[in-house]
Amino acid sequence: MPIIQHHANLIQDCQELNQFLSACKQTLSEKRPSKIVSISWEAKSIDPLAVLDKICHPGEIHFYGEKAKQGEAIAAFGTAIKLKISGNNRFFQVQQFIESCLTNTTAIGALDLPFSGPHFFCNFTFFDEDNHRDSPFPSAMVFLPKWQISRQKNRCIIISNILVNRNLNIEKTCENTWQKYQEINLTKSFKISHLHDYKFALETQDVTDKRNFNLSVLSALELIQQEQISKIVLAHAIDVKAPRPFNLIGSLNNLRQKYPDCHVFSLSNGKGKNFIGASPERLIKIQNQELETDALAGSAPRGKTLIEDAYFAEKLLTSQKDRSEHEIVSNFIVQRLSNLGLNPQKLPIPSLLKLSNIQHLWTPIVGKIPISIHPLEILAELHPTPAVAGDPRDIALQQIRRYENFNRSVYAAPLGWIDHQGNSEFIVGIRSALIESDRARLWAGAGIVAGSDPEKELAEIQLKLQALLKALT
Ligand SMILES: C=C(O[C@H]1C=CC=C(C(=O)O)[C@@H]1O)C(=O)O
Repeated sequence: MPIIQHHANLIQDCQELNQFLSACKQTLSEKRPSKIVSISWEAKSIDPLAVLDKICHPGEIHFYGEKAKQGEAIAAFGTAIKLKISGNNRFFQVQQFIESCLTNTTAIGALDLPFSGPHFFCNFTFFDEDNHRDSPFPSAMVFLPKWQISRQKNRCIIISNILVNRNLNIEKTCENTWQKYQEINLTKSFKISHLHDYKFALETQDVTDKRNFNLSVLSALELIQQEQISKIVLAHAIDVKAPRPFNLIGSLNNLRQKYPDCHVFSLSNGKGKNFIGASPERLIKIQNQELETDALAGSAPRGKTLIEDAYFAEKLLTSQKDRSEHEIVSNFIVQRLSNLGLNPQKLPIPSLLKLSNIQHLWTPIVGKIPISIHPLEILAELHPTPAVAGDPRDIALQQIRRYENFNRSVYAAPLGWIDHQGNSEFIVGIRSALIESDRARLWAGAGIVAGSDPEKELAEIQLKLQALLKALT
């Protein structure tokens, strides 16, 4: 990570902001025609979702992430600087962009708190190349937001990132920035807590005929029997129409309350399309050079009673089919991290991750990351894991393109952030929907291995889809 300039003093009013930005502007030169300034203020308790609701315009790009159980939430919107790219070098290009931005960044203010300092928000599509005409998101996008509001337990941070160049109107920028900072601070009084009711009937339609899904599973099972592949993850999509536009904030609020163990997310392309969901799958978390990643594969429903739940759990833990589906993922992750020279550690037996509607086999994998390895190098090595693609990966990817008659776009792809110190968190965008006004497309998938039953796989997918459908409002 490049070292960025730090200033500990805090900007306390509009005039101080003016002085600071003017001083920055004066340091610009032909060689360095622009500079990024990142100001972090500590704030009283704020709900970042309320800020997304009250302050962010629908026409702005945004990122929202929350893990309710850990008391963590982050909302980022507007763009100080951004990059959109395509092609299979996309992870490296994003890395280079972030590194070059950071060498040109001055961070000021409360920099020793969780989520302080500049954060870059990134999202990718599932496939390297996503050339569909109507693709809502490019193959890779990274942005440094104009505003970032985050909460960890009761500590909140407001961050303003400003691109300073020769054309910057300092007077106007300071006025706007200070006004917005105060507006954000005022959202302290807004609390979104009640569950939004699901009051209207939705029309739903399968994107792939259920019969065709069954045929694809049977065909995939033949490939498995011929030993061309050992696993493939096949997705199913449904299109939904509501009698009125979906309520983004209400839906996110429902998701965070119903799935406090999941990573609830929203990503807006700034053109009316929002990708939202509640994903149980964390691809990487890096904090102080400690890496945590999850192997998650193998599923069973939750029981209606404690006894039934324990029965499903036991059946899942001892199922040969689910254990091998899971092991393909955990072995892949360990292998890929070892390729990078890391020494990943995992327990020999998976445990259970119990969500409100479903339970999964789960193996956390941890390791120490040397400073020389960038989070995006790890991401490039891991994505897509066999939890969302298959094994061997290249053949599985070819077959997914052949079997699925829809674009995966950002479904099952990484989205997350990287900060100025190399800390990072990326999740996998599963159990997700792309929403535009009164329409939504929902995706969910299931891993197919030897012993899979097409009916059961479809039932598992329906369970995953229903969870999201019921949260939409
Ligand atoms: C691909 C999905 O789930 C994956 C993650 C966990 C468990 C899975 C399974 O048991 O099939 C899938 O591999 C999805 O929900 O869309």
